[in-house]
Amino acid sequence: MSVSIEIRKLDKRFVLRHTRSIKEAALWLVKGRKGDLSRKFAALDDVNLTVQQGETVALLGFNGSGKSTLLKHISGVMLPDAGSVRVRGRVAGLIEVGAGFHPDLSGRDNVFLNGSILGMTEKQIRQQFDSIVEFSEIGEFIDTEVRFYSSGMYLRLAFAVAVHTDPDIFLIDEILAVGDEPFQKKCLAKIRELNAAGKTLVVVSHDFDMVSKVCERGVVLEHGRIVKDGSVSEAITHLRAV
Ligand SMILES: Nc1ncnc2c1ncn2[C@@H]1O[C@H](COP(=O)(O)OP(=O)(O)OP(=O)(O)O)[C@@H](O)[C@H]1O
Repeated sequence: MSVSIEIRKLDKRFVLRHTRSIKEAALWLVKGRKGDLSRKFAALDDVNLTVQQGETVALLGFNGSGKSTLLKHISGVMLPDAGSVRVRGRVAGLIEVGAGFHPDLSGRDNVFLNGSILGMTEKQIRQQFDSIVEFSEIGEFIDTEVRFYSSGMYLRLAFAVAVHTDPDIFLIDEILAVGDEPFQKKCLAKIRELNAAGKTLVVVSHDFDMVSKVCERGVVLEHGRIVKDGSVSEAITHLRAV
């Protein structure tokens, strides 16, 4: 088995307070601009995580614990302040519905836009186009501008494109929740299929039932630190006991 994701000593800090009074700013200037005016906090604090190829990992934790931030570092849309994130192979998935979509373009054009952002060539997208549209069940709305899509329709098209990119690592953040039940079932079946084909899966969710069905390993975050790493049932028990 080979390593799929390797995260070492990952730190990410965000600004806690963006605004300050004129008095504070003046004092800061008078004192020779010493110190940092904007207070920061650690969204991720010394995170170490190794995921083997083919593993199914649930990132769990309460609101604001750093799950989505960690997922964004794995996808590469966010860069660490310190430490390293290494991934092997192509990463795709659903992190934010609508990301990589242009509202003024049709669903059809967005398939090409999103597919190319995810690393597909125009030829590959053309070859997969019918299958993408069929999976999304968008039907005749494929030529409608996506700003008129419902959130579920966005999800359908985004998920359909993502699974057709032949990813090695598939990331999913909560958003499956906006899909209706039949589509969620279809997505879960597709996710299992990807995993059976040896793909790595990382899921962020508060839906314990769903993650128990798809993931074997559970990693619990608390204030940006990993506090539990074990089987998904151990991780859920840990969270329920808090
Ligand atoms: N771009 C950003 N700028 C500033 N703060 C941010 C940014 N992104 C996230 N944060 C903060 O980092 C912390 C962790 O956020 P994150 O979205 O990773 O949490 P989460 O565990 O996914 O939460 P939830 O379960 O509510 O989705 C939160 O306090 C959040 O406000």
